[in-house]
Amino acid sequence: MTFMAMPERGRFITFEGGEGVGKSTQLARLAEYLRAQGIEAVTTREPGGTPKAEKLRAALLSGRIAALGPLAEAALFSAARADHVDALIAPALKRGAWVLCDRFADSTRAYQGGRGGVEPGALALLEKAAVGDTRPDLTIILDLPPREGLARAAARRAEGEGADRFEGEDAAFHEELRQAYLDIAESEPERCCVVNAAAPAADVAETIRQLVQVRLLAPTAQAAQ
Ligand SMILES: Nc1ncnc2c1ncn2[C@@H]1O[C@H](COP(=O)(O)OP(=O)(O)O)[C@@H](O)[C@H]1O
Ligand SMILES: Cc1cn([C@H]2C[C@H](O)[C@@H](COP(=O)(O)OP(=O)(O)O)O2)c(=O)[nH]c1=O
Repeated sequence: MTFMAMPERGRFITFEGGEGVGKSTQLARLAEYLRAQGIEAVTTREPGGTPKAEKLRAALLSGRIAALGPLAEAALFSAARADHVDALIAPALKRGAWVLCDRFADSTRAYQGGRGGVEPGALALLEKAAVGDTRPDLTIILDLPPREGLARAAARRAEGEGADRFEGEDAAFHEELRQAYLDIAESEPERCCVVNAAAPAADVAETIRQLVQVRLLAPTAQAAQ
């Protein structure tokens, strides 16, 4: 009888922060770097990432769900997440790929929990149901004054994208959102790193590469010896 060696589980990295802070830009750069190291890097986003979750994305970002209130939004973001984890993220990690995800459960904590006011106990239950054991190994929180992030998002819109449901919220919403992310980072320092996103994109990318090197690549190499 022959036994197949199980591949080592891949690493799960999430990118978080307010609107226009540079999450997609940095995710793409890190994926390119990892691929150059011979690592299979799967890139994905939330809400979305699978056909079913992308359908929920369209409804959530259209603003049509907003009238139902933040608890309903949290439940639907979590429903999309459950499918994304089961159908894409967990299988990729299991086969040894690294998964890079643009937003994940911290977005629900920050957007629906912060100003949305959904009770932390309810959010924790939804998160456990959707995420299970598929928790990020590293979460990069890109931090930028909301004015700058919204200006970047507006410039991107001028290139053809529409404003989404949350870009239209007031300045206080975006300030509270920033603080909510900083609070998450403070409460889970072993998982989260706050990165100054005001620097040029190439500098931010270098900082992120160093973090990944120290936190994920170096320990993996040591374990293999
Ligand atoms: N460090 C940076 N400095 C200036 N502009 C940036 C930087 N990073 C990204 N951008 C630009 O800002 C806009 C928003 O970036 P994006 O990566 O789409 O943000 P997010 O995914 O967080 O919404 C894009 O037009 C992008 O080219
Ligand atoms: C994943 C997730 C996203 N959101 C919000 C944040 C964003 O405004 C929006 C996703 O849009 P997206 O286009 O991914 O964000 P960005 O403007 O940063 O590029 O949905 C939540 O409110 N809760 C969640 O759980």
